[in-house]
Amino acid sequence: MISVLGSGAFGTALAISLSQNGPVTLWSRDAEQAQLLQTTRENSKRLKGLTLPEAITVTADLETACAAQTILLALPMQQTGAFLALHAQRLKGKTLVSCSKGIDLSTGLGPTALIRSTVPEARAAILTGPSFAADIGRGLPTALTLACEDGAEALQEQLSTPTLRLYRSSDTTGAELGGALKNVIAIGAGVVMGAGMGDSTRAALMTRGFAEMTRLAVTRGARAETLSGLAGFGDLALTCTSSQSRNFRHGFALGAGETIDPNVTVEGVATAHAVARMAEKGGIEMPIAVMIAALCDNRMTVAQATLALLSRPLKEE
Ligand SMILES: NC(=O)C1=CN([C@@H]2O[C@H](COP(=O)(O)OP(=O)(O)OC[C@H]3O[C@@H](n4cnc5c(N)ncnc54)[C@H](OP(=O)(O)O)[C@@H]3O)[C@@H](O)[C@H]2O)C=CC1
Ligand SMILES: O=C(CO)COP(=O)(O)O
Repeated sequence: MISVLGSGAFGTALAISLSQNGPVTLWSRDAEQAQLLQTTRENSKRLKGLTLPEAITVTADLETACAAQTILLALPMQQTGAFLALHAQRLKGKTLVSCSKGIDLSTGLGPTALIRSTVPEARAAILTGPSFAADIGRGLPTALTLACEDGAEALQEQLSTPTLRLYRSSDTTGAELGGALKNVIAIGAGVVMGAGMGDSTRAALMTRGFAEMTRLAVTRGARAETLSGLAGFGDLALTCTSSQSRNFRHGFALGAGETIDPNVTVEGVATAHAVARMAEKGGIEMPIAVMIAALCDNRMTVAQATLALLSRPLKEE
């Protein structure tokens, strides 16, 4: 038995995929929304056009959802810390698999580190990698990383489905930083395309952005190979090149000077700020991430950020 907490686009998509294996409970914080999903069998607010299979039960009752031993957390990153703290008692002893991509601004922790610090009696894992909710929900073939410090063979078996192939890892730091940092670079890729700078500029930004992702992650104890895998390079490639990505679209709007919809979940904005802080505090060179944080706050124009990056001292690759 598996539960998914959070009935947004990703939680709903994962519930659909996992229901190929057996019963799944999908929890929504909103009782009306839970009732609507349960009766219409569609999440028209977050994942329109896909049918919830019969194996999914939608509920707003957290106690029912927490009866499962394996619980997937599919909440926006900045809401996760408060949620875990509030429900720590109920969640202890469970395997908590975070599906979020970000860094908590108030603590500087990624999802598994946040779980370990807030619910130390739980087992923390992370599911991450290149996967748009709509693609997972439609059952398109997808490969992701499942990271858990104590090895994840049984969990890997439990969460793999006929269309979702999981690769296991014990490097939770690398997996969670890969997923968080690629969103920052995806905003940058969107800015480049929105401002009309073109494919060559985007390739340069992605490559140098990947170097920053790896540098920061390795400094924090991650393995460089994890960043080269699905959780890092794979997700970077997807998110920087697809207008399905909300982070890419956010950057595109910034670059094109278009209005931004504040109701869309764009994890890269808070993450860019968290990274800028870490870079400053730890003396880590993260020029692209720092520029993206400044662009998101309108502290800098695209032209200023571009000039600042191009005029940095020349160096070896
Ligand atoms: N969408 C995607 O393609 C992918 C998303 N992810 C990651 O998954 C995470 C969630 O994203 P996604 O599902 O897309 O986001 P959505 O914006 O689609 O949904 C967010 C969900 O979280 C709920 N929520 C927000 N705050 C709380 C809270 N305090 N307590 C309980 N529930 C809350 C919202 O409820 P309500 O509807 O009531 O507001 C909503 O159901 C993000 O970290 C994202 O990076 C990862 C891979 C792919
Ligand atoms: O993480 C994702 C794809 O792997 C989803 O990206 P966005 O949050 O930018 O839509």
